[in-house]
Amino acid sequence: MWKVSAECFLQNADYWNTVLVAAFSVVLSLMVYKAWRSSTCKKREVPGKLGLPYLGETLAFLSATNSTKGCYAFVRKRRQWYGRWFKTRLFGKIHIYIPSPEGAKTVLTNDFIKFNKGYVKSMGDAVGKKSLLTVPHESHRRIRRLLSDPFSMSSLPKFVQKLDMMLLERLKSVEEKGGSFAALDFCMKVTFDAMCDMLISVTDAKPLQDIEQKCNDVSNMMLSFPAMIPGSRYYKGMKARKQLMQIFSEMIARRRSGMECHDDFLQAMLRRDSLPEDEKLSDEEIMDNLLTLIIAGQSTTAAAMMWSVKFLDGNGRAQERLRVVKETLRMSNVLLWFPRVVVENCVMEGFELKKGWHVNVDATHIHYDPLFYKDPLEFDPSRFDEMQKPYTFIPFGSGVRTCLGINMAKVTMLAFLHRLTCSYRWKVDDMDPSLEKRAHIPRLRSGCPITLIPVKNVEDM
Ligand code: HEM
Repeated sequence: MWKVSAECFLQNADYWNTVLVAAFSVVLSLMVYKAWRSSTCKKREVPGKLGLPYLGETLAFLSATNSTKGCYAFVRKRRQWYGRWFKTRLFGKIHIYIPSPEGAKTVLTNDFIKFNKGYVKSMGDAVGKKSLLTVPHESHRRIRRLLSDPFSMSSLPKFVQKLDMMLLERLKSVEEKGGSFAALDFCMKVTFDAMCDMLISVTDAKPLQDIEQKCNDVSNMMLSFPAMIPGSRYYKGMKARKQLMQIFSEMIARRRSGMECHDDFLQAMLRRDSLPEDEKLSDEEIMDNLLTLIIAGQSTTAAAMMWSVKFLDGNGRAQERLRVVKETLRMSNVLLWFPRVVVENCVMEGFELKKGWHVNVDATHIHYDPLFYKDPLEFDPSRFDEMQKPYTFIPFGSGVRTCLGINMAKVTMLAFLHRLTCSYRWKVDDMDPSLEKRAHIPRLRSGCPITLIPVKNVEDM
């Protein structure tokens, strides 16, 4: 019997071999599949801590914002804890910080499609419902097209000429007063005055000061709690906004009545009055975007100018000013990250992003990534001798929302550096690296005080 069975088994050995191999393969495949699934599942969840409902890690974020290290310290710390990708919860919303050029490309090339601009309520209230920053896709396309012309390269020479005169006179004037001043204040005033001249032809000191004060109040409400509590930053900002709208509205009325006519941005917009609807801007659109341009343009450009003074640190011999400007923009990260909201669930670099989450294209991380910039903490303008890889240099964003003032900002910085480095050397009087508290644009708390030394004196030494 046993013999028969053994014979039978031997006869069917091939069959059993096949069964065993098949069973082994199935088990192995199952194990591999399980391992793959668990690895991809783990990979698909963005690491990080969401903290308490609504509050999340808001207090830690605010504490970083209120310190002299600046709000990016919050991001930096979490990267140390969780790696390049991490999630957090701020003011009730889940935020992801996108660390890679590929991620930046995915977000910025899908603006209005898979991602919408993310902004807090106080910021939207500050710039208004018809601002380029807040309008939906269709209006954005039309408004951007109509606003673009005065910011094109061909329209800039007139702006540069006036700016250059202003820089020459004002640098001379501080030189005569001893040469010491805060670079930040100087740059804030020059950019504001030059922009108001170009946009609305306001050049007299008193109205300029009045408009500037009101614009500052509006800027300060951007990251405040949106409740009309008398005395609060939000309340002050909303009041200032209303007064500014009144000032702009009176300006428009005077121009329409023929009492005034200027060769500026506002006049260019009003010249479209008789054109069809989609070829012109409504008064509300003009006024909200005037305010947007002043706010989006002044503190960004002035901060970048201040950082160029700091980074150059008296080295007036910088011949290649364009590379200096680029390296300053890489290192200063005037806009630390670009916020968007996910429109539909998607997967990015293996990580699942859910509808409604906030994704922040982290330009700062990309600009300091040693993979793309060797010794990223070094100020080295010559690194721009080489071509940058796509989406590794994005100080002005990219895609349909690329900075409207990109050329204006660059020429302003170039004109400033030109005037400063041609005629002066300087020394930075306070080396404290502390940043301004509660600021969304990184700026030195000291304002970067400097003392100018005219080149002729340097040569006499
Ligand atoms: C160094 C100076 C500047 C820097 C670094 C800068 C940076 C940026 C960045 C990164 C964006 C895109 C943000 C995003 O994608 O979410 C942006 C948008 C914008 N910028 Fe600038 N900017 C500067 C100066 C200016 C100036 C001088 C103006 C105009 C006077 C201006 C007007 C705007 C406007 C209107 C937008 C919104 C564009 C849109 O949504 O279509 N910026 N800027």
